[in-house]
Amino acid sequence: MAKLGFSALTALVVGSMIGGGIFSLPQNMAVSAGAGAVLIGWAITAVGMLTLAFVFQTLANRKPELDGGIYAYAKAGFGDYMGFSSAWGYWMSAWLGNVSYFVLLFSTLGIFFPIFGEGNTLTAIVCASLLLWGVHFLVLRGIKEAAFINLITTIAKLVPLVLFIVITAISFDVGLFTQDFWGHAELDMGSVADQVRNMMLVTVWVFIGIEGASVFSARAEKRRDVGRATVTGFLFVLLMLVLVNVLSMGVMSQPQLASLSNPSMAGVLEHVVGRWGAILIGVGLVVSLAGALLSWTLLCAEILYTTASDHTMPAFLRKQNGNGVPVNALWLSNGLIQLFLIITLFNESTYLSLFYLATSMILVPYFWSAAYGLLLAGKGESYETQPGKRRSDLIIALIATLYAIWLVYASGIQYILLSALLYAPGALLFAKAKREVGATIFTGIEKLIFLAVLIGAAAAIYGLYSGMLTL
Ligand SMILES: NC(=[NH2+])NCCC[C@H](N)C(=O)O
Repeated sequence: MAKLGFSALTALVVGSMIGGGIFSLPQNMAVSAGAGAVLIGWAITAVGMLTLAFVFQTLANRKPELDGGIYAYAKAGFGDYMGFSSAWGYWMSAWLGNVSYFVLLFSTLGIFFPIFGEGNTLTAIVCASLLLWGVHFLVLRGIKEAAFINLITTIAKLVPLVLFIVITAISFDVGLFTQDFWGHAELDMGSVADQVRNMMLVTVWVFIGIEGASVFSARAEKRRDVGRATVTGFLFVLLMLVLVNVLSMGVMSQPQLASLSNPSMAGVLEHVVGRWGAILIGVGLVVSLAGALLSWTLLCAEILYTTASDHTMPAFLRKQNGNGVPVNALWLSNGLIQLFLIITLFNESTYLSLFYLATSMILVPYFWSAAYGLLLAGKGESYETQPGKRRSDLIIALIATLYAIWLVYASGIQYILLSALLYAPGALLFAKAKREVGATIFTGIEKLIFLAVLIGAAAAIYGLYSGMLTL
């Protein structure tokens, strides 16, 4: 495969971060936070995510041999079960994210065809399932992410985003933005601290993909470019996100924004310029989502395949068909997406609730990556000649780790328990992989950790059964 240079890598990072999230940002934020909280929340995110991006950059430079990226760090630093769990969580997050993409896609088509409603009607789920298997068989035949698909989807994303920013900037009304700045008057959203906490998962969701460059790091022409591309892509996306979010709050009031259906950018632009605004956003998003669905589908299979190749996952996930596609990995991922589409129908889950779940699953791999950065700088190996660099790496990794812990706290008990429930069954595959190489399954401390996961899972089952928790 051709080696990637700096701009191709940056495009990859931007492309993997911007999928569907930004297009629904105005509503997703307005349901939990007022303007003041939004500004505070973005400030926290900017610092936290930037340090996390730096950690990925440092890790890619210092540990080039750990090419599997995100899960390899957890494994190298904290043992096999943590490595496995990071891979598992990252993979679950990837395909759960796709479930939410399907719902969002049909919710977008709902702008044109009301029968799709909010993307979770019977017709929507049937059509989503057909599309899922259509993509599945295309991928089985060996379809790859072609450069031209990337180009088209990138343009489709950026054109509506830029137009949106320009148009809302022109009609921005400062009075509207500052009215009810702390979000106490109209909707009851709790204290400012609560508002900030409640918007955190949204801010993480829109940044998922930031680890993209390190996942693809093996393909970089120059190692150094991986890190630079991560940071450049990050700053660009951050700017887009903050602008879309903040500018919307100056053209519609918060209760109005909160009651929009998703993709809410369509509703905002329609409010300003009329129907064509919604159409523009709708068309851009459909193309963007099509590209994102394909690349995350490929990624789901790739994660299982890579991890099976080093015996972190069981061997059957390594099996390839004649086209070199990891078939079993693909079937497993898409089978679960199908299952969750059905659950979505009966549960009336929304795009919002599905991506909250996908986001909470990625917190574990993010946390272990940050913690591994901390460990590496703490130990100081390979820093002998650069004590100053070691100190700055240490501080950055420490902030990133604290940020990851804050995210787990901010996600709230409901999502901690649900994550435990989704992490627990992974142990079956972990045990199978261990048995295949004739190793003992859990070490002493891992047994304790797994016990804690089991307790959390049991609590989640009880919570779901009694109705205290919902998916
Ligand atoms: N299918 C997925 N897991 N997607 C995760 C990427 C989310 C991406 N940041 C977005 O805003 O759309």
